[in-house]
Amino acid sequence: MKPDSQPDDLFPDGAYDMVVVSNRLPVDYVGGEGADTQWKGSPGGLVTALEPVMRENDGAWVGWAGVADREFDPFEHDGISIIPVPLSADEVEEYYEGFSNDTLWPLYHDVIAPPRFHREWWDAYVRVNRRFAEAAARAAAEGAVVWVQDYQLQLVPRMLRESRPDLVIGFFNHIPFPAYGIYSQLPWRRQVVDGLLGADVIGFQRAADAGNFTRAVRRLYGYRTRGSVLEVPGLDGETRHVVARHFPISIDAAAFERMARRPEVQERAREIRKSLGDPDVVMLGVDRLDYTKGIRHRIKAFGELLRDGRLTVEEATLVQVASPSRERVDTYRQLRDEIELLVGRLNGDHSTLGHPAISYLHHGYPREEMAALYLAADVMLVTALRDGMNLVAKEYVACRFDDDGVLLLSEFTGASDELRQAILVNPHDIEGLKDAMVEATQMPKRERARRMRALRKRVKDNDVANWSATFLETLTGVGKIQPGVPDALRSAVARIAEVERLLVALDFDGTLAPLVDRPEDARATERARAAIERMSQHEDTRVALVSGRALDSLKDVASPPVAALLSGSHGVELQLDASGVTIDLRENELTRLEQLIDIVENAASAADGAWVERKPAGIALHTRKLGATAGAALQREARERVEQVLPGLATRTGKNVLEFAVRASDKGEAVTRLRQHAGADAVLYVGDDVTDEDAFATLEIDDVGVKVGQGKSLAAYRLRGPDDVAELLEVLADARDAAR
Ligand SMILES: O=P(O)(O)OC[C@H]1O[C@H](O[C@H]2O[C@H](CO)[C@@H](O)[C@H](O)[C@H]2O)[C@H](O)[C@@H](O)[C@@H]1O
Ligand SMILES: O=c1ccn([C@@H]2O[C@H](COP(=O)(O)OP(=O)(O)O)[C@@H](O)[C@H]2O)c(=O)[nH]1
Repeated sequence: MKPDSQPDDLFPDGAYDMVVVSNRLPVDYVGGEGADTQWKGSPGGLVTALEPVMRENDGAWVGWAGVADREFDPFEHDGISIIPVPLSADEVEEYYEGFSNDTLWPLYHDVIAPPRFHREWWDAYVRVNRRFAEAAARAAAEGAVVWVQDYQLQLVPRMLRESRPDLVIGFFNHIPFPAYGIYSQLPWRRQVVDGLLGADVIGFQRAADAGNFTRAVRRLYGYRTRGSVLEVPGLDGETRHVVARHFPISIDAAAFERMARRPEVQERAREIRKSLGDPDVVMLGVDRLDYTKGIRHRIKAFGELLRDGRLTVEEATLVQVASPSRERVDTYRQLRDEIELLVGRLNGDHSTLGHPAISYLHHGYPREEMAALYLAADVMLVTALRDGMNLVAKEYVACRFDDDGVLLLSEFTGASDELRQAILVNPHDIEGLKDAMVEATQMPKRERARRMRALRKRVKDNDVANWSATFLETLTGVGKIQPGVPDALRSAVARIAEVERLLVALDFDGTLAPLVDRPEDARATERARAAIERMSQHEDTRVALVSGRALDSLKDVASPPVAALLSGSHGVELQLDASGVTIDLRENELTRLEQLIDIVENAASAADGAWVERKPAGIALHTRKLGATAGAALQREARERVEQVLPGLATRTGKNVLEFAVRASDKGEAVTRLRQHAGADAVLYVGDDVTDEDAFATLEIDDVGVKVGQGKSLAAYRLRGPDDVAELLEVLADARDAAR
């Protein structure tokens, strides 16, 4: 929501339903005063990724304007409300250059450079984080979503939760999260983890980063973790469920392609090649001048190829854009000197007139120029030693609408998890890197096109809109669900199809079978049944039906294959191989069950259309036919009556159903037991109801959870309904057959 009246009221407090908080604003202050104030786009991938998201969301962006000792009023930039946070010169030195970029940055990038630990830097970090948290809290409306970005602001989620418990808080870490052995060097390791745990959802670039964070939480706080769910004690004594998982960031792929297709950009690409002496092969590197990017390794490898005569400057030239970054931090200054020395030497040794070995450009360029450079480059070199994602790799691919060009990509980038058809390299292995560079220059056109098509599909399928939608859906539970089986889910299914032993655990109603008024009429779709039959024929794939229904009722409606494992009554009843079903209620449980049935049947008899379902350890009151208001009233009435006679009994609410049980269990316990029994290496769980959330919570990093329909969920993927679930099961059955 954005106000629109008097200039003074243009950015009132408490007005925004969506607030993004990041160290960088999308624009940096350049100079000028008042109406003449000059701004320019700020560097780095975070801004590239978030700008399109913010333009769509009509929210406020809270951040620093990139200059010390200046205060700016909120303003509007390119359709985005900007709320600047001021930093003093000391704070820039201690919080930004110091703690953020000389402590956390090298530590989180696997100590490629030594991190420096200074207590006064930490104090500044705490102080500045508080200022950002206060600015965000001021801007946010009641119940707003606040999305905090990156390592500079890790304490903000906790600070916000304490001052504004009404907010929904997300955090996304754009850089890697290191293994505990490295992270534990941080003197303030407990405070930082606690700061992050103030969020409801903590996003990382790679599954490995989320795993490292989860292990740090266990080591430092001993909190219980179940897959991507961390159980964190709340202020009120209740347990909060915090989700920590990967959401690989991306770019606005269509916008990059549109730019690359513009005639003037293509003309500029031709000009660039001409100005380089029209060599056969243009190689390109584009990076902030940062020691994590492996620029030295790349130049060294290229220099050795020229020295050894495997390449000549007439054949191949390297363009290296090294955009200025963090220039007052010592490590960055030294890096610049080293690179410039290296480039100077190499050019002196190898360049000829009209044929430069390396064109080194220490500037930041606008996006159009980047697109032209990408089009001009036959080979894109991304040789980072460690990189959260690396958007340059994705931008290169997005611009190559001609299906040409070769991407050479370090396996230490987040992008390498997705861009598998690149030539993947270990940049520390200089010989391997040299061979890969030669391979790239000699790759036949057909092979280039084949790889580029696959890469482009991947980048288009997971673009930045998809990234933010997936993150925000996990945070709020609301969003548009694509028809069919989305590509990201297909890839996840292809991955789990490769494991030796697989458990496919499926809820029944609303997942395999469309929801119906009379529960006894529910039937799984034909396609789902067929896919389940196919998978059940192989001993390495166990299919389990996990239902809230009593087991007998489940068997009646599902007619499961003989080999299927069954769980009924939310895990109270389990039918495993060759064993009957035992629940053996104790004497006092039986007495309570009789009382319970009496009360609930009594309450239901007063309402036309209400229906009760007896279960071995409880009873379910179905109110679907009553409509929302009458249904809720009856459920309230039944709950009160039960509470009077049998206080503290386990209850569970589902879609139009209220259940009471004399023995508590849940679908999460069922999945844990089924996983053990099946000896599964991975689990696929699909479910539509709130009670399926207990199952999603037990999923581990290599498992796949699919939520059917809308609603807040811990599952990483979504489908619209049973028809799409059937398609998913067919895809899995095919992939499993292929893997076998
Ligand atoms: O703001 P700066 O200090 O000038 O640094 C620029 C940005 O660098 C980092 O970018 C990261 O985010 C990218 C997008 O997720 C990702 O592709 C890349 O691998 C990361 O290094 C940093 O994380 C940002 O906070 C900085 O603004
Ligand atoms: O001269 C330049 C150099 C880089 N970039 C952009 O800066 C971002 C770099 O993001 P990446 O994720 O590759 O690395 P980061 O700098 O964030 O670590 C990309 O969007 C580039 O297009 C740019 O606009 N001009």
